Amino acid sequence: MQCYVSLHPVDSTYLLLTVLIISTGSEKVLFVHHSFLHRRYSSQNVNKTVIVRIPQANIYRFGDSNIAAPVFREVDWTINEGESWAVIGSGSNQKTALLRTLLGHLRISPPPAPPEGLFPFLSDPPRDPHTCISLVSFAHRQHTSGGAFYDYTARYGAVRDEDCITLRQSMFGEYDFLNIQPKDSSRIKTAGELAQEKAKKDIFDDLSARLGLSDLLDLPLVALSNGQTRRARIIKAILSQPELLVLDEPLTGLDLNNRPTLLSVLHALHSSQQPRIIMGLRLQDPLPDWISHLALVKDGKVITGAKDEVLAEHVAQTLQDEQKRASNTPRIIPSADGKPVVDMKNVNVVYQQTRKVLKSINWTIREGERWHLQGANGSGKTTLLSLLTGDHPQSYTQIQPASHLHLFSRPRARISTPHLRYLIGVVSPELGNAFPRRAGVSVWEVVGTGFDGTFVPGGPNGVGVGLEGSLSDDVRKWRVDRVREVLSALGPSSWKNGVQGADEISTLTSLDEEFAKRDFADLSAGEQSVVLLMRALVSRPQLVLLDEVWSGMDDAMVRAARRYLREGGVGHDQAVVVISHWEGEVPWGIEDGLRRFKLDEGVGREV
Ligand SMILES: Nc1ncnc2c1ncn2[C@@H]1O[C@H](COP(=O)(O)OP(=O)(O)OP(=O)(O)O)[C@@H](O)[C@H]1O
Repeated sequence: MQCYVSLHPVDSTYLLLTVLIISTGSEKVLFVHHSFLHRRYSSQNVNKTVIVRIPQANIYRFGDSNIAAPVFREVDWTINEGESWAVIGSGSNQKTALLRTLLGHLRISPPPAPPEGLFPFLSDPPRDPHTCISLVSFAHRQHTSGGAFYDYTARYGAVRDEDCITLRQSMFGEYDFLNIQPKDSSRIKTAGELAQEKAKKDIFDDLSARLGLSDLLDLPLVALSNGQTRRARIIKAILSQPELLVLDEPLTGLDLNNRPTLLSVLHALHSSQQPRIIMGLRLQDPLPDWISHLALVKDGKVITGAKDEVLAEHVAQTLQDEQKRASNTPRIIPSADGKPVVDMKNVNVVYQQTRKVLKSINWTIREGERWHLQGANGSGKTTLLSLLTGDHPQSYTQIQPASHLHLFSRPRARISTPHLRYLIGVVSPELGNAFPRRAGVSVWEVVGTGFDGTFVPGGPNGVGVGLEGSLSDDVRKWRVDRVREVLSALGPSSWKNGVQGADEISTLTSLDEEFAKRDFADLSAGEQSVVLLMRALVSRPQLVLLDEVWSGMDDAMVRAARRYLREGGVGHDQAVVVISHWEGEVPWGIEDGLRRFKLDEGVGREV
């Protein structure tokens, strides 16, 4: 018996052909079977099948009774087959909460009535939502894997055995799909299993080519950049073949070129219901043309309807409110002759002797300057940042005199890593994910770790012990005052009651006092991001690196933080580098003296 299986893309679905040849003596019998890899709905079904139904219900956190304040009030939301929905909101936390309701993470009261339940389309034949609905979230993570700090800089050095798993291996857990061999070689796979694997592999090849990952399949997973990892996570979710895929902020961290490609892939998948897709987007994200309906999350309410209606009636008003509240603030006049904080000459980073990730970078950053570091996913921004922080082993190996990396006017090798952590304030997705969330560590203590750039609180008053291991009374008092200043400028009273500027810093309000005592681990993702920003700024470091700084923050937090940064939160003697794919996210503009450094496949220049 011989079996041949092949897969053909047809429109945006896949046709699976199975050919079975059975030889009986001199005769050969041929069986041909074709099927679509996923079920396709006939056009008659469109608009009749209900995908999601929440009828007039309140939504609560688990553990809260019905007399508690609901997270959302009187939600009436129906998604029909054929519609394309995005959930948008000014507060990232509320948008994420609504999406997580679809995964059963919040309680709907009264619950949608059986047998249809929350997902009527899964009721006939009955299917388990746990296996049919997937969520991939790119919104900021609130939890790490444990209470300890993990070393996110491992990717820059020699890759350890346990980190060696490649992108290709990570996609196909149990089996090696290249050779189509089961790990348990004593078991022979059935023709059906082989056909399914082949089909998955073809989808994988197709999607990784379309999303620009084909050349990276054999790289260790830890070597992938943020944007590359995000695209890989989406492919992995698609390979698990959910019926409904919920993507929270899929555009976050993607560069301008990758955004339309990803959106068109998602559109094709959604049109073929393989899987259906619901996206969570930030208010400032561009809405794809193919989105037909919106759920706008605003002040505990969910406003649903056709895209144009929701846009015309509600979003325009929300954006106008935002603009009204935006402040006109003084401009930075950078000093042209500030001392160099960073000086790079012909700096290179090369992996495996041939993979050149940074090529002859020349860049000088001076006191008082504001820079926007730009570049597509994988162009080398995070790698460049890791040279500035001294985390990259190749920060030591720039060969003099042809090349050098000077930090704070000294060769990098002549300045210790703890000293660099003391001199540089950093916010980055890597640091945000890795920062320990230990029970019992307060907001105050986390902010206090910023003085010495450590990850574990220490010292009297929780403000560290300095490089020498002890602090004079004056320095400790200055540190305590600084923690109070940043708490006052960026604490909850600045986002809840209106924004305070750096010059209004005085005593802490009771709201900020309470906030300072809270466990960092118990804060929302947005609150944690604000606290990590306070940590980066508290010591008034000479160099501030802000990589995806607004991640997870809601609009009020972003407004408070932007204003603080512009109005004295960083001074004329401090240099700032902002990394963002969105020009509008940089707190300063060209008119403020902002300069731009752009990386293009490892080559850098001022633009
Ligand atoms: N250890 C490594 N071995 C081989 N290649 C690596 C290694 N570490 C990083 N790279 C590659 O270096 C390139 C630059 O990665 P980097 O994280 O600096 O990009 P990025 O500009 O920050 O991207 P993003 O916008 O997606 O965050 C990527 O193509 C990545 O795959």
